[in-house]
Amino acid sequence: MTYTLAILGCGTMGQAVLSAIYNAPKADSPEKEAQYPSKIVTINNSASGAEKVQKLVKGYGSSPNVSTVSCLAGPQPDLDAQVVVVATKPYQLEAVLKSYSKLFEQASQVISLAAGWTIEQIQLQLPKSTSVSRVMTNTPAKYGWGSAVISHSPNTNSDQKERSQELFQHLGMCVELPERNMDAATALVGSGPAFVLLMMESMMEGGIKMGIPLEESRRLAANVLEGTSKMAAATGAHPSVLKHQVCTPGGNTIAGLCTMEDRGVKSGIVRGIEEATRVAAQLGKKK
Ligand SMILES: NC(=O)C1=CN([C@@H]2O[C@H](COP(=O)(O)OP(=O)(O)OC[C@H]3O[C@@H](n4cnc5c(N)ncnc54)[C@H](OP(=O)(O)O)[C@@H]3O)[C@@H](O)[C@H]2O)C=CC1
Ligand SMILES: O=C(O)[C@@H]1CCC=N1
Repeated sequence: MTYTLAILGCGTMGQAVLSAIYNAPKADSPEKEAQYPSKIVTINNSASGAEKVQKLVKGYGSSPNVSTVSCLAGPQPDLDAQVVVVATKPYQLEAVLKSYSKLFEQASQVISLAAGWTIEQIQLQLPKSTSVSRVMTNTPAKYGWGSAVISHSPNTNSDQKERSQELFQHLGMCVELPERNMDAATALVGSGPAFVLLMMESMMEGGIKMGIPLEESRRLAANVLEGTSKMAAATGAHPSVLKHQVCTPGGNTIAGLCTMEDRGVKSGIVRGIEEATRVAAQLGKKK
């Protein structure tokens, strides 16, 4: 037995965390093994929500590191969870911190996925010794292709930091940044898939506009994005270097790029991330 981890709010993102931890490969040393919970308890608001999670876990088969998963629906269960991951919507967080106060009081580490809620705001509702971490991730994490940014309260010890890194890397990748970057991470990482999907949809519609059938346009647009991002990752090159490899002097690519620049595509994306950052900072204030 290692410890119990509770996932309070097991919807889209809570399920991504559950899947990442439950399906992580077998820990290769006793030290790593100790970082995985032997028991996970998920808590939903509704019985139907808990049933969905139960079905999901059944579909996974057995876990390399986790012995048991219990899927519950509120009210507050009586369990001694060392780590609580809270993944309700930001506007639900205040009520949840109050109604599950015993669960939070017993935990030594609370990890919040909520956009806009600062570490300090959460710590004010908890015992002083509890460490609080914030994670910002995204929907591709449901499939292990996510990105995550993590920040910790000053009282988080190195074991807690290492454990979080070990668990959350399985979302896809996990990078530690200071909390001041969290609202920007909410825009870049959290909202990022929606921005990329807008690009994908636009490219697909460009193909359709120029006569390529819908399904082929969809598959080709998706593959161009996937292939390009894999190439950028494999080479580690700056995007502008790879972009210029596509541009034949006097050719059609530079012509298309100039038209996009005339329409403000790049500044539209930069300004979109700026605006999403501004709104993210407000989410913890809307209670
Ligand atoms: N969706 C996204 O792309 C991203 C979301 N986030 C953040 O992740 C967090 C979760 O978002 P998301 O997963 O989309 O939200 P969902 O609505 O999918 O999930 C919220 C979950 O919270 C549960 N819940 C609500 N109230 C209670 C309660 N009183 N007791 C127990 N469980 C409760 C709900 O249960 P039930 O199922 O029974 O209704 C639901 O499963 C948010 O704070 C958001 O800011 C961050 C990055 C990306
Ligand atoms: O738009 C939202 O509020 C959430 C936070 C990040 C992604 N989706």
